[in-house]
Amino acid sequence: MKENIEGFLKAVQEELPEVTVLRREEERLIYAHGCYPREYKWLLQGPYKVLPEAILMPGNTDEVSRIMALSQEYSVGVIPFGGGSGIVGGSIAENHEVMLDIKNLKEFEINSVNGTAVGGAGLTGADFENMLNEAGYTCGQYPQSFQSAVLGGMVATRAIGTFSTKYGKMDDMVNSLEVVLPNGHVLKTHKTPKASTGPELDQLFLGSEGVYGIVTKVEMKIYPVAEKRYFEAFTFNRTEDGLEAIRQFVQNNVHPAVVRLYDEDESIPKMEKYGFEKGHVFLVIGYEGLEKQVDLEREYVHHYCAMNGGVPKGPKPGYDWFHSRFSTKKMLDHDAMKGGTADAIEVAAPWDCIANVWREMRKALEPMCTSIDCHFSHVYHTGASVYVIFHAQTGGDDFDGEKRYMECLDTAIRTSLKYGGNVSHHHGSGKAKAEYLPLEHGEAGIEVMQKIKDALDPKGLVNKGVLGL
Ligand SMILES: Cc1cc2nc3c(=O)[nH]c(=O)nc-3n(C[C@H](O)[C@H](O)[C@H](O)COP(=O)(O)OP(=O)(O)OC[C@H]3O[C@@H](n4cnc5c(N)ncnc54)[C@H](O)[C@@H]3O)c2cc1C
Repeated sequence: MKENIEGFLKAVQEELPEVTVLRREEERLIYAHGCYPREYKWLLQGPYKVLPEAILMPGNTDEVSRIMALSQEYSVGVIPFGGGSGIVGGSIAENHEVMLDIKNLKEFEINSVNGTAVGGAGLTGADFENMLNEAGYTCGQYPQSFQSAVLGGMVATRAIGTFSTKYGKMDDMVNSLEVVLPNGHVLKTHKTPKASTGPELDQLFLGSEGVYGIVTKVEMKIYPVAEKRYFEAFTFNRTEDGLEAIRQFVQNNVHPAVVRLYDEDESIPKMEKYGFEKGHVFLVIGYEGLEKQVDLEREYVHHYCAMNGGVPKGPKPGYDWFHSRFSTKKMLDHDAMKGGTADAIEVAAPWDCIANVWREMRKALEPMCTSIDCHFSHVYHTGASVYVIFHAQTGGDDFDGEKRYMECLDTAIRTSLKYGGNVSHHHGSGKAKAEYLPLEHGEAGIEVMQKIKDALDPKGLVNKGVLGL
């Protein structure tokens, strides 16, 4: 509550003098938004909609714990803030909240016997990976937002990186967590590789987007840096042929690190660049691991691609993808354009409906957009995810751009659900997609999520409204 803010901040400063508190308007503006495309539009539309009351920067778990206990005492809303790269409106301070910036939590320790490393929740993906590399290890987590997203934020959203077919997603990579609950109690989940002592509590916090507590430490699985890394490309007649080849090798337990299949339209610039067959589609495969393992995986990938008409095109296009993989220029240009908008909608579907989900989402969005790029880049035993990246230009102002954004988002998600896909594969739901969650989880699923929220945070103070809770 707004009226309790001053008392709360006074108590924090008296009890925790080491905690940095930011209150200047420009600092509040910086923390007022993440990378949700509507937030870009709000920045362009004039005075910003809502600012957090203050930003608190604790330096350790004890300080986080005390801040959370005080926030309950004073009934002050709190929003955890990591790298700020979230793109679903997961940190909008609509209820006079304070931001809890966790980026000063930066511990780092490797346990090479167990094959794990503990990182403070505030370490960026890049910092964590660089420290591992220096010691000869990797965790294999390379999201496109690698430089800005932090470990806590990646746990909170169940993030995923481009090498996911080998290393898995954040939900597979975490071995244990330390979490501060809304009442300030500190929970440490068990570090044993498996237990049969009730539900796995890590999984309650993975993907919880802060609504159940603040992640403060993350224990990740680590691996020796790969002996060999190799990229190559293939072309196929049709998207469906590429999907079938991928399904076959993954279901036979062949797991190259990177699998990226571009549909006919997104393949066009690549086919032109390399002079490949017009109208065909483009697949990048990346392998890493022990030398002989990479060679064997390549053999099997070639086998399943050939069975589906795939033509090997050598390593160059694969390495070109690797070197340009962090670029998001086209999307950001559209977001910045007057009246323009863009986003990458990522959904997942089982194999028996993934092609329909992709085709129908593209078809439904086409009348509203200037261009759409679609690719499949995370694949599993039972299905795959599809990215549908839309770019639109209304010719109007930034209010029109925002309106078009909302129409595109709604169309994309409802079409995905209609054809067997889900609401979100890895960006999370935040406030942007919260209204669609009952359509995916059903009434009973939402009831369970809400009851857990009510038990852990009875006043509803932590990240209120995110996930619709
Ligand atoms: C250019 C670009 C590329 C991207 N590429 C990818 C990609 O390849 N893969 C992918 O998965 N995502 C990607 N994203 C989305 C985004 O990077 C991820 O969602 C990321 O995990 C967010 O991490 P963050 O630290 O920036 O979190 P934030 O944006 O700060 O927060 C995200 C949510 O988590 C909550 N939160 C943050 N920290 C904590 C904590 N310690 N405890 C509890 N809750 C917390 C916040 O309140 C918020 O609701 C991309 C985004 C951009 C802008």
